[in-house]
Amino acid sequence: MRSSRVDALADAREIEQAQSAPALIGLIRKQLMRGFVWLRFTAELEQAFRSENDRAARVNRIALLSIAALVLLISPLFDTAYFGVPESAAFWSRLLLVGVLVPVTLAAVAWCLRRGESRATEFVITGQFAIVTVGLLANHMILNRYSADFPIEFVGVGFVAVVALGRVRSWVILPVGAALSVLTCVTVIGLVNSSPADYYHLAAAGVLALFATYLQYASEYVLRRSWLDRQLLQLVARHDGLTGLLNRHALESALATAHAHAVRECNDYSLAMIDIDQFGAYNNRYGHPAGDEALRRVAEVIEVYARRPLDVCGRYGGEEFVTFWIEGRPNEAEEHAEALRAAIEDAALVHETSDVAPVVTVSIGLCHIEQPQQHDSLSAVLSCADALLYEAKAAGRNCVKVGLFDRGGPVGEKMAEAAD
Ligand SMILES: Nc1nc2c(ncn2[C@@H]2O[C@H](COP(=O)(O)OP(=O)(O)OP(=O)(O)O)[C@@H](O)[C@H]2O)c(=O)[nH]1
Repeated sequence: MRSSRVDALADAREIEQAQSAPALIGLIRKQLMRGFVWLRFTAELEQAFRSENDRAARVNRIALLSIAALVLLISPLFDTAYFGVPESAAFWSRLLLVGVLVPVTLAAVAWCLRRGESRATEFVITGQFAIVTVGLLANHMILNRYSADFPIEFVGVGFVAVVALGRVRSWVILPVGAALSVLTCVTVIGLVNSSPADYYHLAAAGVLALFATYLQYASEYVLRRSWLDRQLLQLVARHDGLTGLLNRHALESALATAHAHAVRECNDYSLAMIDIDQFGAYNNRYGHPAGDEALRRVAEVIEVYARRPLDVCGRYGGEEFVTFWIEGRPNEAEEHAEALRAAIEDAALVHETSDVAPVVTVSIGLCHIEQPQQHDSLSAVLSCADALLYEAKAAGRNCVKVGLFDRGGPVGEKMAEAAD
């Protein structure tokens, strides 16, 4: 079973992949500024939040419903033992509790076990809550005919449990909770032989219900706020502020994970080092702000070419980028790198002072490794791609140089020795 931390990281990566980091950062910032008084985010964030948090909610719900079923099952014993309810009344009470409310609660447990989190699950929980509340009120009426101080707080405690532990989102629970509170008052005041003590118990139940509703609202708000803060922090810490690609630190760890995965699965992969040609001259001609914009545009194209699930790309530093591609078929990465180089040229960012072309171009060093082994280090593959990038620069720039990772070569040999 995956740990919740691994799940959370996988979710974070899924969100990152679904949208570019700058777009997501903007979305989260906007949400933080707008607030979320109705406990709802915009659709994309809401979906991501739920997929991460509903696992915990599901466990809570199942625990809560199981406890509720147990309490309903054993409560008739106390009814007769402590409230002196005669057998004839106890029969109807038991029939209601054990014959109706326990099966309804167990059915809700079964639903939560079999079905994942969804709106339907929230409605099922709310429905179960409503049925049990009405059932408990009916039970209260039956027993109060024989015992004047049978406590109504039981209903209030049930409310606390469902709202606070069941994590039913407030918009569903509020109308149902309000209706059930009114019903409780009507039942106690209108139908039961009311006494001052009944009003006291009713007030206690009402305070519990209010307390529970506020607790649910506050805890849900804090949970959502801290989730937004955490997502924002992760995104900002992992991404380059200018291009939105993974920054050097995050890139290195993503590459290490991708390399380890490729070694484990015996997947061939290719690593490309991409460098913008004569970018110093670009800055000198058009200024640094224009240089920044060019970097952003190049990064956008690189990202488009690294969208498959196991692809990785990031800003290595300055005007250098790295991409990692798992090889699906022979020469695929070479074609991919060539297409990427052509796409950047086709973006037609004018570069009048370049000796290579009248537009911004890139040189690419692509190192391909077949069946990576434990002793093949990632840094050796990176050095191989770097050496090929220098070859591409020496060959006149705006081209792709491809090489096979050579385990016997100077870099590969040294690394293999170090690993031994
Ligand atoms: N605008 C801008 N420029 C950057 C950034 N990071 C690095 N650079 C510039 O990138 C340029 C890199 O120059 P060089 O390493 O000499 O390489 P080059 O001019 O691209 O030449 P070749 O790589 O040999 O084709 C420098 O002028 C840096 O100032 C950045 O974030 N923004």
